[in-house]
Amino acid sequence: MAARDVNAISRQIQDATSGLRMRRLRQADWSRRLVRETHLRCEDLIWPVFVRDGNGAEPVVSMPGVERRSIEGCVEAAREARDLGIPVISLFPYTDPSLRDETGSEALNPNNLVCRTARAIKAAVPEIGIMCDAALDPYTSHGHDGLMDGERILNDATVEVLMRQSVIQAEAGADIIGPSDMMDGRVACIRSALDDAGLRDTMIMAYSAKYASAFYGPFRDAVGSNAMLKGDKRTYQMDYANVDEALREAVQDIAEGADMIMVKPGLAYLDVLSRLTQELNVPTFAYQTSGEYAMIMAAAGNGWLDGDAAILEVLTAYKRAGASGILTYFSPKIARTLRG
Ligand SMILES: NCC(=O)CCC(=O)O
Ligand SMILES: [Mg+2]
Repeated sequence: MAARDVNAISRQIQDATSGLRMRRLRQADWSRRLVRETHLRCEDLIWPVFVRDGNGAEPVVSMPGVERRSIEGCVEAAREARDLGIPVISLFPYTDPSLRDETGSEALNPNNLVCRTARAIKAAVPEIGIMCDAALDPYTSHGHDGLMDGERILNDATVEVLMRQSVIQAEAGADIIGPSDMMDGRVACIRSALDDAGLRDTMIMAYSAKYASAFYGPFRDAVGSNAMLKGDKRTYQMDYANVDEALREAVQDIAEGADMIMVKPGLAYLDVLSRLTQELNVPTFAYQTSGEYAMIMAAAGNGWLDGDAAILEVLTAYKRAGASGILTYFSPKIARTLRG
């Protein structure tokens, strides 16, 4: 193209945009950094860790790079998290099938695996926050989050068990209880149970908008409930077609005393996250689930995408959508990246 033509076109573009050229700020790394709107920080991360009874670590096959750790291995993870500036680690137990039953009674054993792990971390790494789920799925022989009567998940009877489970876990050292069960009314009941036990400072991060999702598969392998799960969780977890309902769930949990709320899964639900954070003024977290982790790792493992770049992009998108923080299995890896 002749130089004269280029100049003419350039003037036309200039006129059309009143002189504002959007690419001007993108021309250098320093200017892109200067105007960047969203920042992912180590402080945004919650690291979910799987614990097993016994010595040594076992790989979780469907989550390359993730292991079920021994209690000592979890203490190590807590030290690593502290050193990397990750504020919280959340604990998920693999329960031996011999300890599982219809009512998930092992959840109420004050010396169960998750309680022993919380105590060990509290003693060795008191600077770090510990989060434990309130739900029965790691403990039931049917893999559901609550008590069952035939095919039905019982709401109120389950809530009673969750109240006791929450107190037991808080007494063992959990700073945050994460009700992940989606029973109605559980936040209010857990709050009052904690208060009655003198545990007024224990926080609640409610899994408020937890959807019945295909993206939990590898997690169920990790905690050993996949093979046993009978049916699906659609009578208590949300329908992925709904977003107004997520708002009603969240409003209810906040009114019941949730200190923080959560959306789960994350990537396919960024609109839900965005809606909740725009309409409600509470710390709102998102869970990058095991299936999301596995997708990135599988593609990266095959050389089909740049894993490190994809992780950073996706987690920044969670923040852009409004997340206060993210529960992610990538926590230690991304924290190391962020620290250079
Ligand atoms: N309550 C915790 C989970 O269900 C986690 C699911 C996942 O990471 O897929
Ligand atoms: Mg609810």
